[in-house]
Amino acid sequence: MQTRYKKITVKVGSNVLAKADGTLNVARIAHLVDQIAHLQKNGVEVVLVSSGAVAAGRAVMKETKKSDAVSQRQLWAALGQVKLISRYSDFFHEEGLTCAQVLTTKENFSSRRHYLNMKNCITTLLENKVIPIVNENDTISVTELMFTDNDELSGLIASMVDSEALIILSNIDGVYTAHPDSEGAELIERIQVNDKAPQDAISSERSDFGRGGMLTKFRIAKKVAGDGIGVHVANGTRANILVDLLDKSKNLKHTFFVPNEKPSSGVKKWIGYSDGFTKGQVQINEGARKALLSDKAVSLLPVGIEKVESEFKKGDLIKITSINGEFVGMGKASYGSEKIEIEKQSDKQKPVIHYDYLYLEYKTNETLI
Ligand SMILES: Nc1ncnc2c1ncn2[C@@H]1O[C@H](COP(=O)(O)OP(=O)(O)O)[C@@H](O)[C@H]1O
Ligand SMILES: N[C@@H](CCC(=O)OP(=O)(O)O)C(=O)O
Repeated sequence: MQTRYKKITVKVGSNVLAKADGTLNVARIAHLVDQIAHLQKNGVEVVLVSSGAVAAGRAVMKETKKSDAVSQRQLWAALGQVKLISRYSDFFHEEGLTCAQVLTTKENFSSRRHYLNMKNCITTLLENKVIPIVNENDTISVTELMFTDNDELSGLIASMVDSEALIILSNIDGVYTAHPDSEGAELIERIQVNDKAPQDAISSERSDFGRGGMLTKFRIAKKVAGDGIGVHVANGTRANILVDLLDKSKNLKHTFFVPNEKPSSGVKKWIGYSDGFTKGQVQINEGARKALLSDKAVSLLPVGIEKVESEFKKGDLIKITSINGEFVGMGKASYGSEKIEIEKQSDKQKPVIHYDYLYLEYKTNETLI
């Protein structure tokens, strides 16, 4: 079999792994493992991001002592993660393969050092032909600093390990022009990074066990494709989906987010996924916004700064917004906010954020024409 890629990240949603009654769909896990084993034997490295812990835990203990939603989720995640990983481990073992568990939290991505530690761990596993199975550590990840969902986590992992593609498996064939249940809804087969978003068409509704819904898949997929990694959103409940997607001779119906030709550097990628960890904020004027979003490599100069919304020090990650308050991007400050006015007077202004440390968000809040 001629495969499209040699290194992929695969994200499997709760809805693919859980049956209607919430119990784990063991047959589906077995089939997924079969396919990953087949791909590995054909020289494809796979990093798996698997949801399903909460769903599995709910099946282990349906009736719990009265507790708040957070405690209940912790209980189910702790119970379910063991169940989930032991199923994977047994099935991989039957294929003569070894898998390993990597649990993480959003906070682990807050410093470059932690980020590189995690990258090193996953790389080492891959070098040893071990299949990493990543999930959010739901037992301690209970604050507002959680990942929106595992779609966000999978985008981060795909980018971190330099995957050629991210494959998001859900319970639907891909992204539709309207809610898939509504009349006339059509599957969108290709989405370009600069395409206007069918945001209004994607309802924020989630399927029974999902957390983020299609809207986060869409947002994350565009971001990852913007970093030069192609994203496939496909139906994980369909037989042989992974193998068929990877098979060059087949043309399976699904949604493909076409990757940007110029991939971002490692530092830029890390900055791009660091929202939630910014320490300062600046508002830029319209001229600066246009310059930054043009095709050229432009650094943010002090002259473009309209207002310092919240102060920062040299090296802090700062958020950039437009005059209208729209999010433009993020970057690492070359100097503290107190120097901006002094720099503005200089003939040779030093950039507040150098282009190499600047991440710009593609516009995603427009409606499909
Ligand atoms: N325009 C759309 N295209 C595709 N799916 C959509 C759209 N709008 C809403 N959805 C819903 O998003 C769901 C998938 O997201 P989610 O529940 O988070 O699944 P997962 O558990 O796989 O992450 C689908 O079952 C579908 O009902
Ligand atoms: N970490 C959670 C998954 C939460 C989540 O993001 O679910 P989904 O939207 O189905 O990918 C679990 O293992 O149950």
